[in-house]
Amino acid sequence: MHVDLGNALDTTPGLTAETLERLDDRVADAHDRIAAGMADDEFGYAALTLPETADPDAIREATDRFDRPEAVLTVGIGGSALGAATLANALESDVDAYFLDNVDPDAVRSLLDDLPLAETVVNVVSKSGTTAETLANFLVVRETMERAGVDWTERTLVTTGEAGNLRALADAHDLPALDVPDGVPGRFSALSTVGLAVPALQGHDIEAVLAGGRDGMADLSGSLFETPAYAYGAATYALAERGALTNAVMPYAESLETFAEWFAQLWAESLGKDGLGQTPARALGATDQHSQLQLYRAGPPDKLVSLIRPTERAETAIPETDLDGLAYLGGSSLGDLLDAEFEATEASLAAADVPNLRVEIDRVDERSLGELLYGMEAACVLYGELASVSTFTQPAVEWGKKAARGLLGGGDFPEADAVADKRELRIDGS
Ligand SMILES: O=P(O)(O)OC[C@H]1O[C@](O)(CO)[C@@H](O)[C@@H]1O
Repeated sequence: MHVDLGNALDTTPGLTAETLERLDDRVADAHDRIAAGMADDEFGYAALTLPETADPDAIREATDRFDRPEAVLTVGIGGSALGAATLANALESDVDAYFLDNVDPDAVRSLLDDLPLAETVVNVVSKSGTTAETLANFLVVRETMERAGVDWTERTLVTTGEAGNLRALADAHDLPALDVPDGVPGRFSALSTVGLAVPALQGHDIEAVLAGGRDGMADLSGSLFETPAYAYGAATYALAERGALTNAVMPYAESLETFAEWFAQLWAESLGKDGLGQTPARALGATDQHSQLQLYRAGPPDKLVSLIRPTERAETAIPETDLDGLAYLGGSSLGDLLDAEFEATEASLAAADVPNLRVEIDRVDERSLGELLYGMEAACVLYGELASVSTFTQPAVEWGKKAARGLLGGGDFPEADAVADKRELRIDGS
């Protein structure tokens, strides 16, 4: 992973070389804290040792029982789905990967109607084992398989914590079960059983993913000038301190679109604390040059743009053409066009004084993806240290869970009562 901070210098908001030099002293202290937490396997910091502590053999032992399925259906939500989805949607495989990470009845029914259930592995993932969406979806999937005459106990892999509903289910039915790593919040678990079972089932090189994570781990140092992940974390923090409260993450590769969704949870759930944080906006290059770029360039000076790309791409030539004004495209390639648009967007933001950071990976393969995931996790941890927030908890998400549970009769929660007190000012359509 390579990071270029050049287009965040003297922008609005912006950094200076002096800012970064001063910040580097705080980065050194933050790194010492991070390194100590890693060494002591402390809650949260343990995530940054996963490239060394994850056990690919245990993952393969569980997944090899399912002989080359046609499809893998992951039932999970948030960090229990997004890491695996990032890898599955970035890498090509003849084993299709699907994700049920919402409880939209139309979407669930439509997917289940299309799946070859007898040739599908159901990968149900929940660290807590109590997440309503995941357990509700699993119950629907299980009933659908039963009605189709498919023995769900032969098609189900469980990844969960030491106790809870899914652990009990796995024990009761002798299901293959993987352990969610201790001390790792879900959004930091991509480089573990949680994120690697799907790519293993798809035939991808999960050892290479972990090797990429080790590449990122080896880069950790006491200076942002020697560690790309820390450069990104420190620059995004310092820009937020100066008013860049939105971070528009804009990968110039369709294969990295889900990565932006994974990043959004990592960034928002880790850093949105005590009135602080930086809103991750998901964008895609070049598509959003014809959409959100107008706001990024000419809207309020309250954001930065993270431009992400692989430096090696597959090539698709653009045929010669005599179309009026488009002859210049002929003989070029789609990759050349996409890279030209990346660099043009980067320059257009700089010309408008909008801070933008360049993040590059060598190519979209297992090792580079492992390094990118690890790098952004380390960047997030560093940002949290600099901002002095509780990076590894997510208390604010619990209120809504209790309200929804109370509305469904799952307990007596004052949060559910508050729903009834909703203020109304309706304007009804015809
Ligand atoms: O793996 P679990 O326990 O089902 O949690 C799923 C997701 O829900 C959250 O706990 C938030 O509610 C996320 O942090 C987590 O990734």
